Amino acid sequence: MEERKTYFVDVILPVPINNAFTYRVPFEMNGHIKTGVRVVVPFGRSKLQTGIIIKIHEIVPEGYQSKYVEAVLDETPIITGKQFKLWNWISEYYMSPLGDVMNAALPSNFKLGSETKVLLHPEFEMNLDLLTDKEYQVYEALEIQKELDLKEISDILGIKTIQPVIKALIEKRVVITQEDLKQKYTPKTQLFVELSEDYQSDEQLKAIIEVFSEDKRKKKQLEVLLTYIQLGGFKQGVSKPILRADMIEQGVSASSINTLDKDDILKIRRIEISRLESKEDADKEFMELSSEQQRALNEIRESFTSKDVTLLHGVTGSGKTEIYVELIQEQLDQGKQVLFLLPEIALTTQLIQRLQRYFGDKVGVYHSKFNQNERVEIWNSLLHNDTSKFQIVLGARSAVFLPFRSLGLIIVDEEHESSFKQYDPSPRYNGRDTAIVLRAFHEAKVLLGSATPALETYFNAEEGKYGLVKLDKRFGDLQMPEIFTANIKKEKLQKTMQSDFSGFLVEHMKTALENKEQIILFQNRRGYNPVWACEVCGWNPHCKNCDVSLTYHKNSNILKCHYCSYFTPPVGACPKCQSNRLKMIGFGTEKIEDELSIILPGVRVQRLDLDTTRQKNSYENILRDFDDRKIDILVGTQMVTKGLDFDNVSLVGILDADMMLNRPDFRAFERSYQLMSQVAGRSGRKKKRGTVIIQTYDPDHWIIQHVINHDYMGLYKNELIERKNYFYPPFYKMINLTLKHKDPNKLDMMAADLADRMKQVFGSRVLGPEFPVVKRIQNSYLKVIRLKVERDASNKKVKKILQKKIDEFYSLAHNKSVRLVIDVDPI
Ligand SMILES: Nc1ncnc2c1ncn2[C@@H]1O[C@H](COP(=O)(O)OP(=O)(O)OP(=O)(O)O)[C@@H](O)[C@H]1O
Ligand SMILES: [Zn+2]
Repeated sequence: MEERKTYFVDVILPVPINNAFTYRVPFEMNGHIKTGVRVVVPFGRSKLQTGIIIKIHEIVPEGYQSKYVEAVLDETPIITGKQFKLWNWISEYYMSPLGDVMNAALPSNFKLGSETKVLLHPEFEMNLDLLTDKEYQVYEALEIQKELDLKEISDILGIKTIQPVIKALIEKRVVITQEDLKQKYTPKTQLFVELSEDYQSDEQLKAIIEVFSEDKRKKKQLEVLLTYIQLGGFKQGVSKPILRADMIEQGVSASSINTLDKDDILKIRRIEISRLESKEDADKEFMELSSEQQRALNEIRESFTSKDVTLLHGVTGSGKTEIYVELIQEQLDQGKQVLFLLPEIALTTQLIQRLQRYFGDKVGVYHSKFNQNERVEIWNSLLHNDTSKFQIVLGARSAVFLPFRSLGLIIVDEEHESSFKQYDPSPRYNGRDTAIVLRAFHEAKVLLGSATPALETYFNAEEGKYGLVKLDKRFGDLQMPEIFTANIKKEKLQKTMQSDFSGFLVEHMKTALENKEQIILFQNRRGYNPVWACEVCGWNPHCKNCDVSLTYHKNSNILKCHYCSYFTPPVGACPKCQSNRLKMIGFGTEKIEDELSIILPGVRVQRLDLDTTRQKNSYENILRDFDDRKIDILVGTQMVTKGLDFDNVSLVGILDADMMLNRPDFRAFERSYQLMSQVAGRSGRKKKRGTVIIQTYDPDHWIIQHVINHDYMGLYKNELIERKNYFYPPFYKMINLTLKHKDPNKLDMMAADLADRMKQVFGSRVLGPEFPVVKRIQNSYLKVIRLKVERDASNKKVKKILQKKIDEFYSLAHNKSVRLVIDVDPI
């Protein structure tokens, strides 16, 4: 940048506003500004904010005096052009402010805000000799002042680019940000010593030892090196990190280790203990593919020559993972990166282990809930194109935000899972769909994998938009599990029920336990909305306009449809069997656990749900115990349905199929099919054919019949007709607008106003406003307006018009107090 020119920069700030903000660049900063670097700028009343420069220009803003950039935080950009393109797409497509997208995208350590305060690290143990002058200055100031914000540090140092200094101080563990200090989980790390790269060969090591041996002043350093080798730090040409504490125990001094670190002979590094443990044996050979797997692999390769996205529809236990492994290896051989997306990382420990066994250190795990350090490490190594590490990133949806340089393949496993969608906070993006957009920026390929594909995905495959490859058989020619129903209605009449368990299921459980086999019981807890149903025949009231069941609203004592606002008072007697035993149904995993201990005394039961897995690693521990057969019966929510692979499970029980089927949601049938098939798929994966028992009032329900027959295509074809008839995806795209306000009367008026404006342009495509299932959250009332647009309509146009209507609505002063949540492609 030219010295005396006046530049302006457009900056995105972490605030929910759609536009970037323009700031003036002081002359002395001209040399430092670049797109993609962070800057500190004034925002609002005497407040500072950190944002990212997205544009540099010389256009003087009109109508207001622009403020000056206060400080530049980075020397080099922290995001790439491709990332920024993705941010823009998400912002536009999901109608979400760019600032929100930025917030979701950056690992929290990057979000050094203006309010960020830096403190001395409580475990500070570094030798001060290792600090540069600038770093030392900050350290000194903190000794006196306890905490500093970014502006203060900038003032102390008399420079504007303070980020490198702070970054180095954080890495050296001299300082810590207040946020990090507050964060409950700090990974357990320790200082390790390792040979620096230049000395990682026999010759170089020998040479330096010779040099040291001849120089008396180097006696101590020589001692350190020999101790390091003695402790196994260098074997057969491979260097290994050795605990610094172990070396000191052997009698070498910390300061001589520091000297070698300074001379770049040894390096002191902080390493997370758990990571070292898990990544040891990365030399396992791939399994030999069966001929079916080989055929599928060939077909996927073939498909990728003409299609960018391919669906691998492979039944549960068909061995999809081994096919992924082959495809990943192909990418590594070409020096390309692979992104492996999973619905929920915490739930997929088994897969992490499988991939790390094959690919070791090349696999990085990226997830917002744990491993903050590894997150930043992965980000940086991708950003700086360091191909020696993390060529494979295993992540939940937020991994789409990483700075990939040469992505070759994205695998989206269990692509049908609703947890790929983020609901709160904005951006409400779907990780699978975003991955497909990301693909285009890299000219990569996407493989979607599932035993029960989302209807939308299968539709795309059928239409030829995606390639389609099938695996119809389980690996090892095992048969698909045999599925039975237990008729609760009948058993209740015959009085063979034992509280929530059918006699049929209890018998099978006993047999399995006698055979020393294990059992998984599944109870869907998401159906906490009370469903009114007949205890005798299982009848439940349905909407007369829509194909959904009505939900009971206790407060107003009505039964209501959540799609068309139809409602009716609860009936006194069941219209089907005339009984008057109508009640709300629902039972949870906890109750089941208690009951099991009475029905099957002595049995070892473990619950796997949100309550039992709150603690870090508890999920892993439970699964390990189950694998080690320390648990006989695993009772769980959706968590037990996903991707688990145990070889001794012979029986799966689905305790309440009706609750899933009766959810007031147009996806209820699709989801029920997916959940039941997935959990059924956990049975009999290795040795012999498994058994599944579905407890239900309605064994003839067509969804249950399709599950029994493993008939995905039947489900797909039938459900597609319903979707078409009732204007749902994949034929229509949906956008939900939820308005929130403390005052229900005002909310009514405002919601009606916005809906009317929308109806002016979209006509009958606008439904509502109506109350959602939960109509008051945190003292705010909610109302929903739904927009359904034909699938071939232009996304951009629709959103532009919608945004215009929203802007019009908000331009009126009396509407400003209402909050609006926009959910594009709701799930
Ligand atoms: N080529 C192979 N050689 C030996 N074992 C295999 C092979 N392929 C798969 N398996 C084994 O078969 C079992 C099922 O494979 P995998 O877990 O990959 O199935 P999947 O298709 O991912 O199923 P799901 O959709 O249910 O998760 C695993 O225990 C796996 O180790
Ligand atoms: Zn209805």
